[in-house]
Amino acid sequence: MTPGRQTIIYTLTDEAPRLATEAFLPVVRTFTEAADIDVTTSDISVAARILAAFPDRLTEEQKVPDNLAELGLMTQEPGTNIIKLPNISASVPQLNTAIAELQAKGYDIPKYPYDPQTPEEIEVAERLSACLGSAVNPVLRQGNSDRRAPKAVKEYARANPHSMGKWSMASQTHVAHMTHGDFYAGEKSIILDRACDARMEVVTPDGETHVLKTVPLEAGEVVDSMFMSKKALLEFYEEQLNDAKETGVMFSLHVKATMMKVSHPIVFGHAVRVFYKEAFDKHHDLFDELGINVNNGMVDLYDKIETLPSSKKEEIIEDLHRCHEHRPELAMVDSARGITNFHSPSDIIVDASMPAMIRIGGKMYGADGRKKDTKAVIPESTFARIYQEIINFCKTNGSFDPTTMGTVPNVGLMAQKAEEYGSHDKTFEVQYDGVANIVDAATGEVLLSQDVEAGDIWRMCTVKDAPIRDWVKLAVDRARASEMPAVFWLDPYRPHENNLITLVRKYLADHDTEGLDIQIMSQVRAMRYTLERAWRGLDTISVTGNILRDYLTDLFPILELGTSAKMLSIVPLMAGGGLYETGAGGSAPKHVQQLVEENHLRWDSLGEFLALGASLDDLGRKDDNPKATILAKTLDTATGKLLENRKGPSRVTGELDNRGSQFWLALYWAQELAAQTEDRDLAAHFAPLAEKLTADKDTILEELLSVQGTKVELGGYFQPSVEKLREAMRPSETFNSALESTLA
Ligand SMILES: NC(=O)C1=CN([C@@H]2O[C@H](COP(=O)(O)OP(=O)(O)OC[C@H]3O[C@@H](n4cnc5c(N)ncnc54)[C@H](OP(=O)(O)O)[C@@H]3O)[C@@H](O)[C@H]2O)C=CC1
Ligand SMILES: O=C(O)CCC(=O)C(=O)O
Ligand SMILES: [Mg+2]
Repeated sequence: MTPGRQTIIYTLTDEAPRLATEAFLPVVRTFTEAADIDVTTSDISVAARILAAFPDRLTEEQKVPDNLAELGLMTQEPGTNIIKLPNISASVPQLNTAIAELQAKGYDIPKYPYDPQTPEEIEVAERLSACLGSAVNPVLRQGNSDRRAPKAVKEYARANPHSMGKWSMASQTHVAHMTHGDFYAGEKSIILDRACDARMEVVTPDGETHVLKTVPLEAGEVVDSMFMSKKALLEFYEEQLNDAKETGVMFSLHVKATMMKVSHPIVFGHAVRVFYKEAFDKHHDLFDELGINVNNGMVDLYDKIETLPSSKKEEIIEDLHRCHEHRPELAMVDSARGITNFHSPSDIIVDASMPAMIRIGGKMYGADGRKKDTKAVIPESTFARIYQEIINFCKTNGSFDPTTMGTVPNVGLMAQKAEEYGSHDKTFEVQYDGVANIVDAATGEVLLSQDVEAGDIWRMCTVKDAPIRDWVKLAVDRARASEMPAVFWLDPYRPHENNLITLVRKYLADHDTEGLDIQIMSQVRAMRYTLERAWRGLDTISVTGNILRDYLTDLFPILELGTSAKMLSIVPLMAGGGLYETGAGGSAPKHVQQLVEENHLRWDSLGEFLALGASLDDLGRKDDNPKATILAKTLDTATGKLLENRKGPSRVTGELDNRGSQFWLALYWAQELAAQTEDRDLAAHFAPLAEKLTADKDTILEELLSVQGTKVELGGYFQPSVEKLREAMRPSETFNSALESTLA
């Protein structure tokens, strides 16, 4: 960072976005330098986060700073401007694979211990837990969420519709969720009338009190207590497995074990153990001895039985196969590679997996590679019902038509670890039958109380008052700016949301809502209302809590645009800065596979282009940097041109890929800058680049294309070699030198 200059902090993450950024950063720097903007990077990849957790085990050269903690602090400063790419929210198997790669590279990092017992193991588990699941986003998202399809993107999708599968009235596909004993069923909620330290404790029938945690809470915080009954969950799975078998549909499970990193692996593991009940009963002791934990997926079992003599291993595999005989067919994640829905919880992330199923007409792939109807099991009913509502709609009306359907932007409550997504440090697998209390530690007053049994999952979720006010304001601002109706998806029958309804009504009164159409509806009604409007080509803002923010910002973009990668995704930080996310999806592991095998990267950086535009616009407005404003405007036009001329990456090897698409962006951007008349210095500065890229277009595209079709070696998956990355992602010398000569 140079004093007196503005700075964009660009995150370096994992998988496909990490690859794309390697190519894109030199482009970004070439342009931002002309507006005196520094671009610094911050490596928050899962590998970097693991290394940052163990400075005491690393040599001086190996040590890395705790970038995430630093960025977290910076979100509290008004001048902060961060571009955040999707990162891996690691499951245990992913974490251990990353650690194995680091170990092989000479880093003394321990594996995640199964069942930690010794103080040393407990400490290792604690440090590594901080790298597990969704560990980055909740730290950086110190603001609420504004996700939408920019006009040009929506228009492009209307003119160039993606494929949609057909829905049939006869489809057997449906959502199965619990109807009792889940988090929704027994939820309790209060708006706290004081600040206090709240103790979570379980009191057993013999009067013993087991304290689980004490947390500070603020006055005005909405505090919920809810639990999922293990007994009810196991019964539910058994019923659903039998029903799927009888009715001949596949069985698929959809959870969010990355975000809900304590509760959903448990929910996932129970499904696997019920499915393979006989095999797990027979080999119970051996599985325990081996430390098999299918909360991490069947991959954990298959890995660990590798150490057994082959006859024992074969016996186990046969017993597992035998279970399949009386169970329904399992949906596959990758039928070509034999990977089932139970392989790893990080393969079945509900926000991406359900929309993919809905988009292709309510089908998932079977083991034979054919598309079939499925029972989509989403145990927790709170939000599962919205998916059944859209399934009902599609069965009645047919598939949505991307050429005519309206758009559904989202304003999501997210700041300061709001609601369920901030609850993992207050989520417990209960060890005793008893009463689970949340108690004001100072007075002993029981604030919320639940009857629980051993094995139940109990959690406290909270949302602070300031984020709720900010969310309501953001909703009003977006409704005003977009002239769209805004619907708060809040269910009065759910205690938490009923409390939110009270607060939303109260805070709406602080704003001028004259002429705005703002309504509050339960989730199922809101879904129906929004779908009916979208069907007729009408737009509706969804204003939701944190989980629906996540679900809807994949669901609607995938139907409207074919992917959530094309979303503008802004987090106006409550302290005044801006966090610009790139799209609403993840880090697309399949894309890396294709690059490594065929040197073609189908990742679309459009989300990154949009994020950069918003980031530059912010720098222009907030700190009076007119050059940044011109960069933002011209980037916006260049992005529009890129869409218009269909220069996005193709999925097919041998055609334009991510690198080629970035070249087109650079060309259009330089041309726009050279052509604008607001700032003659900028025009003169970029004219030679525009000329050079225009003249050398064919050479550059040929250089970029000629490398495709062969294998690429990146020197690592989680921690690729920087040199190899650069070599792979910047194969056009002509393009590279054009950028360099502009910077010089
Ligand atoms: N913001 C964040 O940090 C997020 C991180 N994640 C993490 O990402 C990983 C993968 O998550 P998963 O749920 O599988 O979802 P992804 O969103 O990564 O992938 C689903 C599919 O969406 C398509 N896709 C996504 N982004 C792009 C893009 N930029 N260009 C083109 N296509 C795109 C791809 O389809 P196709 O294969 O057909 O090309 C991809 O396979 C996990 O580790 C998860 O934890 C997930 C969500 C958000
Ligand atoms: O942090 C994560 O793991 C996922 C985030 C996500 O899916 C989202 O915000 O849409
Ligand atoms: Mg999501």
